[in-house]
Amino acid sequence: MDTFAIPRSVEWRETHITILNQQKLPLATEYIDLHTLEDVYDAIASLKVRGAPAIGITAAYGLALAASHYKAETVHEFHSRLKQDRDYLASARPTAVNLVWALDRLTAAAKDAASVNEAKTVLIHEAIRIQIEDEDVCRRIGEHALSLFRPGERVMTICNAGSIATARYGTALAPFYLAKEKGIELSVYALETRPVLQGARLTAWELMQAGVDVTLITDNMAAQTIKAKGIRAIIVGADRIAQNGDTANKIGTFGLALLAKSFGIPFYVAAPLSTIDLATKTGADIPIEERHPDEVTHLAGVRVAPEGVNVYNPAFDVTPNELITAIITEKGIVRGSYSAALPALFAKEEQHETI
Ligand SMILES: CSC[C@@H](O)[C@@H](O)C(=O)COP(=O)(O)O
Repeated sequence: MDTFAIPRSVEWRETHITILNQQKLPLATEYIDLHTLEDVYDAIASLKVRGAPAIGITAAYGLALAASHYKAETVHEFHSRLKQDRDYLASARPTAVNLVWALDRLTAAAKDAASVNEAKTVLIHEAIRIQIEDEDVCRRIGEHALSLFRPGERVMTICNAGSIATARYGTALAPFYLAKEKGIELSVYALETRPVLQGARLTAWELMQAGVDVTLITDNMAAQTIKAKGIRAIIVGADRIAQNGDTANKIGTFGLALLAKSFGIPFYVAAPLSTIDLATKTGADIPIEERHPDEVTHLAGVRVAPEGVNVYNPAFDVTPNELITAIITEKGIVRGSYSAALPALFAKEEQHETI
């Protein structure tokens, strides 16, 4: 089956970057060309491209593209300009660690370049490598995650941790694409994910494109749906996983983890190693992005709340590690004891057994 009727979220075009405009989905499949660092910053900050791995890939291409135009005469001059641009792009969104992970991977790759031209080439190659690797990583996450589900099960998810949030396949949605490829029936219950509706607009759309059975609910229907529809598990993506396993993901994830505990069903986080930030020790250290009040007071551009109302609009929440049944990575499935097990993953070859 060709699962990937689903368009790619990001494409490198040598002179520019083309992204799928995720703000416009599902009503329009629109592509935008990004030519400058400011274009890339704006695309990330305004959620035209979103999802932790896709943000990282776009930023990497953005930095490589900007650097390709530097007129620097010395490698030293090149690197000081690169650092400025790296810092600018890194500030586009604070929570998803894949953004700084990708930018830092690029700057590290170019560090020892002997000439300005060599540094420019290295940056482009490294950005391409990040995208290629992410596709493979997501597929491996999907294989591991699929081993946790039985045919016919109903699984709940929030936000969009799907193909368009990554290079391909997604993280939390990857097992559903692989199940489809293997002829295994799984049903997905997708929360709409207020305020900006990544679940309704993106997850429902991309799963339907691939022929995966998906049912859309509003966020406040989760408990009733788990009970009435016999949901067997919840699986979500991540924007940053601290060393102790505390996980930042789309606002509403923490509530789902509490529901999972209350109903006695597993709560899984699916994410690549690039989302695990060992420098962040616990969830308390994860910066939580707060976005514009208009996202809450308006729905699809239409005001739904009184002018002047106070608004709190955190884009993410942190699920404490004790509520997470397992973290599914490309190197295998980790259950509990995250403080020791997550650092160990970085040293390990890919494994197929649960640790
Ligand atoms: C594979 S994407 C993982 C996460 O980035 C995803 O679950 C999420 O929370 C995205 O938030 P968004 O604000 O849409 O970028």
